[in-house]
Amino acid sequence: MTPADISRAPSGDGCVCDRDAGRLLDVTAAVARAEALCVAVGGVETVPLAEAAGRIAAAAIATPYPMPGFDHAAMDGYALSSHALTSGSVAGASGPWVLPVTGVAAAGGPAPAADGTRPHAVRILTGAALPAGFDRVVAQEDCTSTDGRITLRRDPAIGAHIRRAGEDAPAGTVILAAGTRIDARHIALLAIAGHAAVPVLPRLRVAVMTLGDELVPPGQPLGPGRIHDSNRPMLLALLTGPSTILTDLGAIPDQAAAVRDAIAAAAGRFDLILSTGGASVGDRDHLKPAFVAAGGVIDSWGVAIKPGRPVMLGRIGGSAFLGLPGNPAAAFLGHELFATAMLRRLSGQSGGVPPTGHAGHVSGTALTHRPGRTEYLPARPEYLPARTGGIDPAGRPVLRIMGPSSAARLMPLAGATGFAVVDAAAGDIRPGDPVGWLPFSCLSSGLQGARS
Ligand SMILES: Nc1nc2c(c(=O)[nH]1)N[C@H]1C(S)=C(S)[C@@H](COP(=O)(O)OP(=O)(O)OC[C@H]3O[C@@H](n4cnc5c(N)ncnc54)[C@H](O)[C@@H]3O)O[C@H]1N2
Ligand code: MOO
Repeated sequence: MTPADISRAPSGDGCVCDRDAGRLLDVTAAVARAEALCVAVGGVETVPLAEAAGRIAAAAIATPYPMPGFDHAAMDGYALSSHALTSGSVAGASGPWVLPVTGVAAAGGPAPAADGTRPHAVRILTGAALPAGFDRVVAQEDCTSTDGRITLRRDPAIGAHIRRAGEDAPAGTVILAAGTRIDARHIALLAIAGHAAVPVLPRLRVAVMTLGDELVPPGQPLGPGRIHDSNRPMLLALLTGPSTILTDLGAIPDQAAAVRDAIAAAAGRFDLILSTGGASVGDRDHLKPAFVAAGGVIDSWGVAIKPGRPVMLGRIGGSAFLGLPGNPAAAFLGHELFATAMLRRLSGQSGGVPPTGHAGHVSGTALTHRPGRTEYLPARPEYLPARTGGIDPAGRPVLRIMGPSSAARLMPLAGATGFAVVDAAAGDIRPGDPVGWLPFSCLSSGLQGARS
């Protein structure tokens, strides 16, 4: 912890209120610091193509073939040659042309040879290699066929309905860049280029613990003042994916030594350790001192966001550490903003959605907002121009806010598809005022499938 960080952190018994927001990290700076704690993991594994979805390409991969590999028909019809259409024996200069059909070219089959001695056509089916000597295809809908002959009235131009070898990519083209999160589109590309296996980065080792005496696993009876632990299942669900190996470190009681020991036992065994709860300033909030007692170095504490202010970033024994608040909606948001960015960095990716959200959306709901912390509100965009209120007069998508901001409420979150982001400096929001938009699809689901 640097002197600047210490001055930003609250004193042990102080209350970090909105009036203290100037001492909290700005969210963009906090994401940058979270990323800076993470070093891309090294190493390469080779996995079968069928197991590559969701993994990160460890090297660039090229196609050994031109794609497609040969000229072929794009339509069911007839292959023709210039020679046939210019021959005086079957046609006038402007048609109609009547040509005998002398063979069939089907996908996967041998191509019939052109008969250079007389004008003719060849029956050709979509995907079939264009027989040598033919240079255009007429779709069967554009000609008539009777008694082994076709009649066509218009000359299909040279190259009509032919897909040329290499028009998608010449041989040697890189079809998968190193660092790409592989999804179904890349799998298709790799498959068509003949790659049966892919070099990928090793999976990230991620561990989750929750802190709190009140926590009881779902399925077990609750005592007085107890609650079911929702954060651990939530985080484990958010983190489940092909590129992670997850470890559930359980719920740790609110005792300084227990928290210290749990953190010390995890240190260095994982690329990223997440905790929730105990991150604030109460008597039973042991995270910060326990983390230091376990040998951790706190990078920063406290982010100017609502919900989710008590966020601790640090490193311990080679592991990056993210301490999130206990309130479930705050923990969810903290995961989406910070854990997602850290995992991207650990897997060698860059970019990602800016934490302030996409511009161009407006609120459909009036909100009271005290200038101070940036506020993240569960919201739903409306893209229904046929209905009143879907798009504002300026054509901007309207976000319907699902409920009042709360660090503890899960119901608004469950009905949302992203966060509307009210800028820290904004006062009350009226319908039509601009707000940022952070769709869930750009956050942790970006880790499940999207390209960096
Ligand atoms: N005097 C002050 N009190 C609080 C401050 C403050 O600045 N001064 N900050 C508040 C803010 S903001 C937040 S957020 C919370 C977060 O504090 P903690 O990270 O220490 O979280 P806990 O106190 O352990 O729990 C908060 C809340 O969430 C429930 N919880 C905790 N873990 C789970 C879980 N795994 N599953 C479901 N629910 C959980 C817990 O029972 C509490 O209700 O502190 C404020 N206080
Ligand atoms: O910052 Mo906290 O608002 O309750 O998550």
